[in-house]
Amino acid sequence: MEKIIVSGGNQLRGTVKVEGAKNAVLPVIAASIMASEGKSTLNQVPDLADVDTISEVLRYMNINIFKSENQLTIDASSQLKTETPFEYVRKMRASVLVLGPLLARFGHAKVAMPGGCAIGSRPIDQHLKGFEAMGAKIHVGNGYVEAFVPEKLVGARIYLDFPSVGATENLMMAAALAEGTTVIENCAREPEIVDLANYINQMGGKIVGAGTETIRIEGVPTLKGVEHTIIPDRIEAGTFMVAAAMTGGDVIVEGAIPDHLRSLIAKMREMGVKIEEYENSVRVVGNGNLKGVDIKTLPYPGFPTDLQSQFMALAMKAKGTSVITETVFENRFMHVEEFRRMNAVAKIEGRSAIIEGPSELQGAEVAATDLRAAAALIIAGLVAEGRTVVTELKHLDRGYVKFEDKLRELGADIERVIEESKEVDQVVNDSMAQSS
Ligand SMILES: CC(=O)N[C@H]1[C@@H](OP(=O)(O)OP(=O)(O)OC[C@H]2O[C@@H](n3ccc(=O)[nH]c3=O)[C@H](O)[C@@H]2O)O[C@H](CO)[C@@H](O)[C@@H]1O
Ligand SMILES: C=C(OP(=O)(O)O)C(=O)O
Repeated sequence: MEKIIVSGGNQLRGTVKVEGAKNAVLPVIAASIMASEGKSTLNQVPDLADVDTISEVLRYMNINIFKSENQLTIDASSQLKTETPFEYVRKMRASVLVLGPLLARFGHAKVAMPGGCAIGSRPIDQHLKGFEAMGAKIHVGNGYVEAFVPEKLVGARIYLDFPSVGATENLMMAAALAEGTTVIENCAREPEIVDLANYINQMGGKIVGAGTETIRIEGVPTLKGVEHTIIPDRIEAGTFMVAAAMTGGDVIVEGAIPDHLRSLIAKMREMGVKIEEYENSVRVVGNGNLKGVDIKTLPYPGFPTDLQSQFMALAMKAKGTSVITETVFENRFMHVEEFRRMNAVAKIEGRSAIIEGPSELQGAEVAATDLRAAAALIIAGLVAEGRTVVTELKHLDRGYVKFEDKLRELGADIERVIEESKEVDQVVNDSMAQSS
């Protein structure tokens, strides 16, 4: 078992560089399935477990995919298998993003149904409703969803009940190779949607309106492989911004696009954090005198649910009450219990977590419950007294590249240990005893 051990007390200082966005690269890799001629070359691909998982999905389908440093080369030009087994979907729900591309190109797709996870039940009804509107027949059974279309998908007008990121992406991909025009209304407006539309347009697609509530797609007969650079990860950037502010440090986050981080920047400023904006970076200067604020997670450009737990860690160091309301996922407060183990004063009331600060956080042994909770617990450890030991790192590694190394370079006292011997356990236990 691997653990991250962090000793609190050091301020973060220096420069940290963010990677390409996980939530942009996954749909872009899925869209590459639609390139029936030529190779796709993707740059700024983060070295993440999720990228390995989706690469395995593509390999299973007979796609040639080659990774070198931060570049992926994908050749999907041959006849492909149109199935994705449960083992891949179980590891990563974004595997369902292959449905749209496969259905559009081959008229068939069979993918294991994603189950719920620690943050909610996560159904895909909006994806399926859109495919049906485009003429697909859907069969759900034996743990799989299977979609067929006798000839080609046909363009349709689709209204999403909720601006789902995954449904917008899956339907935009399916529509790119459908016959005629598709209009998706009430769609998601995240920067990752825009990145995907730009990629598909470079491949020969005809998409307008990405980044607004209505996307219009003219189907084209074929798409080809092209070169594309993935946008920077706004969630990773936001995580370092919060970490810098928590420790009262001074950090430049290189690659952060301020326009992608408006809601976070506004809320951090409201708390009293000084933020300087540049074209492709931000500088965060902490302040020992933070004040509590309220946030409500919403689809973009609202406050991102993927920064909710990290922001909660920051709220724990702010003076006064912060009310953090989660509206995107039904159950994304599992970290509250772990924060309480670190002496946070926090309670859940319905869809809100109420934080009373500032808390004197104490190091404890805590378990990551999801990817962002992992990061949040680690950054809480940066300001806790004594040592915090964070387990369940498989969540962290899905979405952060060398998180602990980047924090260490900024001055944190942090290390990852692999529990192979009793000795490591002893060191952890001794230090836990010292800090309690
Ligand atoms: C790989 C990726 O990009 N993941 C992101 C994506 O996830 P994902 O694409 O799964 O998120 P969605 O926007 O689809 O889901 C948001 C909400 O809508 C519900 N819903 C969604 C689809 C559907 O058919 N029916 C339905 O009820 C979900 O259960 C959830 O409560 O957007 C989320 C919301 O910003 C982020 O937290 C995830 O990091
Ligand atoms: C919830 C997340 O990802 P996924 O949709 O891949 O589970 C996330 O990135 O925080």
